[in-house]
Amino acid sequence: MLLDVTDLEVRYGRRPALRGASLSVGPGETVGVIGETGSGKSTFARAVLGLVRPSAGRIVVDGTDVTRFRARQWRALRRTGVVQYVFQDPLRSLDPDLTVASSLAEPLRIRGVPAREASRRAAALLDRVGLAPASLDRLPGELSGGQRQRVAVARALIVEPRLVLLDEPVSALDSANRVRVLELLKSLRNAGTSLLFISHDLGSVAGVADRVAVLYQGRIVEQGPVRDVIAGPVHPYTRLLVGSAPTLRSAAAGRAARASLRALLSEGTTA
Ligand SMILES: Nc1ncnc2c1ncn2[C@@H]1O[C@H](COP(=O)(O)OP(=O)(O)OP(=O)(O)O)[C@@H](O)[C@H]1O
Repeated sequence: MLLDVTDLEVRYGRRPALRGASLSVGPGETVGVIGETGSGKSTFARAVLGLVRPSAGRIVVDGTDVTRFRARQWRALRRTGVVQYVFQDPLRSLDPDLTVASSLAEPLRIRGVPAREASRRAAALLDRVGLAPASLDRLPGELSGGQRQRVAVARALIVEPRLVLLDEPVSALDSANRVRVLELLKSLRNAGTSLLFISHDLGSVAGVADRVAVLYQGRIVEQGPVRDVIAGPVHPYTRLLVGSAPTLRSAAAGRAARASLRALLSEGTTA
């Protein structure tokens, strides 16, 4: 497992924000975490990144128990680049005074990669996230929100992490940019990168994730393959979520219908 979280509890003062949340992400898997505002999604992400300390439970990242890690150990783990993150607001992950080229090359330069090699890898990655080479010389402020978010994703990927944690990566984007970034996440998943995709929007997660976990009042109340959760939600909150997005059911049904049609068609061509 790349990430194995068991019975995680986090308190702010006396108030629990997470009350025993368990979730794992396997190699090459994309797991969505959905929940309403205040359900503990960001707290979950912060705990996995070592930014808040759990009061109980266990967090194992790529085989290492990090639950009681001290700041120095977290810094060492972050330097390995095994887990990278992308936040809702790409301006938080990008230095406004650095061009895209410098922003992408910086994590490699810090790890001792020579300048020419770092630039070459930055340019190659830009292509992978669907941005034109001309973007390399731009500052974040000269890009659209969607372009900026794709740069933030590229920056997270440049150190070849095993797990990328995305906290509401499309919530701040308009619908066209949202679709583009979701397509990018799908292509990462298809290329075998493990993703933990946190969102309040089941619709965004449904198209990308293999599995989905529903966080409600600090507990994961339901999890399973996306298709199963949408087709047969068990917890009342999940039912509410699915019920308020009727297009999801019909999209799932449409996909199933298309899949059986494709199966029939391929049988026809091989017969
Ligand atoms: N630094 C903090 N100090 C005190 N309470 C906090 C702090 N951060 C979050 N909380 C509380 O913990 C609970 C969970 O917050 P969290 O930000 O994890 O939820 P969320 O699901 O990410 O919400 P949103 O979708 O609005 O970002 C909320 O009740 C919130 O008010």
